[in-house]
Amino acid sequence: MGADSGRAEPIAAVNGRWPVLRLRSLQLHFTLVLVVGATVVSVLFGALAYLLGYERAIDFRREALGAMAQAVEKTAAVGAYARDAILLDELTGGLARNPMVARVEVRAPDGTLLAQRGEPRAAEVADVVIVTPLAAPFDSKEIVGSLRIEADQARLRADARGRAGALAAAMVAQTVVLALLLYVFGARLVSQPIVRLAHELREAQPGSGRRLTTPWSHRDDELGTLIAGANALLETNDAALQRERELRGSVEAMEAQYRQIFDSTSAGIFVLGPDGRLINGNPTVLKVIGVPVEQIRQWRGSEFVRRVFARPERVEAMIDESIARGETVSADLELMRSDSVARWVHCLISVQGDAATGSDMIEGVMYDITDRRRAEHDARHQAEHDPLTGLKNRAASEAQIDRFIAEAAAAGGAMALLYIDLDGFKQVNDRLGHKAGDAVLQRCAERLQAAVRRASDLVGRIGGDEFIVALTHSGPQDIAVAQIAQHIVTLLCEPLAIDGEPVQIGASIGIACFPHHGTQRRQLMQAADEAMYEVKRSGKNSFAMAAAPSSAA
Ligand SMILES: Nc1nc2c(ncn2[C@@H]2O[C@H](COP(=O)(O)OP(=O)(O)OP(=O)(O)O)[C@@H](O)[C@H]2O)c(=O)[nH]1
Repeated sequence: MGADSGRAEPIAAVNGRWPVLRLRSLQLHFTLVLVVGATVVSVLFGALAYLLGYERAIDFRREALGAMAQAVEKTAAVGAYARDAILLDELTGGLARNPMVARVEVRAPDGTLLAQRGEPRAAEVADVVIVTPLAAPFDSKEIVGSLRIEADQARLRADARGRAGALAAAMVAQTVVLALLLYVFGARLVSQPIVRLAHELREAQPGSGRRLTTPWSHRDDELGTLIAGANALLETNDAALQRERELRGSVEAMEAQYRQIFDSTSAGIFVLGPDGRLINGNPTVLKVIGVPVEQIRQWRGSEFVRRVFARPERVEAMIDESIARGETVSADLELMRSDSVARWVHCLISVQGDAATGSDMIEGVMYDITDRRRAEHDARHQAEHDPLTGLKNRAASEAQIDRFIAEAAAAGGAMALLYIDLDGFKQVNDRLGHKAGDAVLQRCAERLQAAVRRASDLVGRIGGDEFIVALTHSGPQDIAVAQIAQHIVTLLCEPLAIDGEPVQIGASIGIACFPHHGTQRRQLMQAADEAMYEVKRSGKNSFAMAAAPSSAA
């Protein structure tokens, strides 16, 4: 993070060697405390020093005057004893020359003024007065007078104020110098290293490998411990970042691999939300279903399943089954045709609970099996159909007849079997060749198919020139059975032209019905075959119903 980002920092960036003071910075607080403390201390101690200095100066002067009085006491005593005016005048004059002395007088014990210098003052003004009793030179018990020295109050106080002021100033200066020293040492020892440490910490980007430098002078102190702790934290942080980077790298590589698999796999993968909306799908799924992604994005709700699969109800059943069984279910599903070509997929569906949303996610994997289905269909068709005519072969016809019988038995209905054998076909082969015979067989197959109801009926080729037709929902009494049989005879008797050559054949048809002529396919086939031979025997080109069961038995 850059130095300018985030909220205002308590200490500004290093400006040269000294930190710039900012509001709420430690240095500012320290400085303010120092200034206020120094001011208070200066005022208190300055005032105290002044008061004490003043008193001390007054006392000093008082003691000095007392010493003066003591020094001249003997002489003054002699002068007073002897009433020597000259001596006393000289003495008082000498004392009065002292600039601190305002007035000096010598009095006799009775109060008579013997000598004096200076003007008399009001008693209350002269608060520094030295009065020394004068003892007789030969008898110390005899008082011969007194010496009174009064100080010059104005001068004395001015002198005391001067001395007290100097003392107070010295005290203030001492406090200021101490405060300055404290500021300088505080800044150098605490603020400046902290600011530099903060600056280095800002520069030390996570994972950069940078470490904080410990100044030699702070190697063993609290700051050194703090830097060592910060470096240990950076170390741990770097290691965690490195681990996280490696982890992220491997996760990204794995994701890229999965993405590559997801994008390039031949399987179409899709994820549907609980509402059936497509949430994710790989390119293959878009290719398989053949719908542009822009179009899919417009689909809402369960439109994906309804628009992609030909039978969406089957997919919905698979989803329900997967939820019920908690397993993946799979099936071959036909896709909705965008053209006439049928497309098939093998689809695996599994429903997973999404822990994040608490709802089910439908995961689907689809493989395009259209080619396989087509090959299977072709193989099955080949196995079940006659390659020449395209009709069902004998095995497939018999299987189909079995199904018709089962359906009719289940429904209590009927079913008619027409056994058809061409008449005079051998001559075509003999006269025009086998190829022309094949062409005749093909034309006959077409005519047979045209004669029956294609959707529900069966037309099969069961032998060389033998065909079978099965008519569902038809019994021996149905006029439609005889009509169709007659129609077939008529159609097959119509002349043909093969390679320009006229061809004339005919058909003999034997009919047997379920359940009247038998309940088993074999019985019905045999009955119809016998009826057909009966027709052959009686002149061909006609049809006949099998004999009644009682007579057949
Ligand atoms: N061209 C061709 N001929 C076939 C094929 N299968 C069988 N045949 C011939 O069909 C003929 C069938 O014989 P028939 O049923 O006796 O011939 P037909 O002349 O119809 O005799 P009737 O049934 O008694 O009227 C035989 O000559 C077979 O060789 C085939 O796939 N192609």
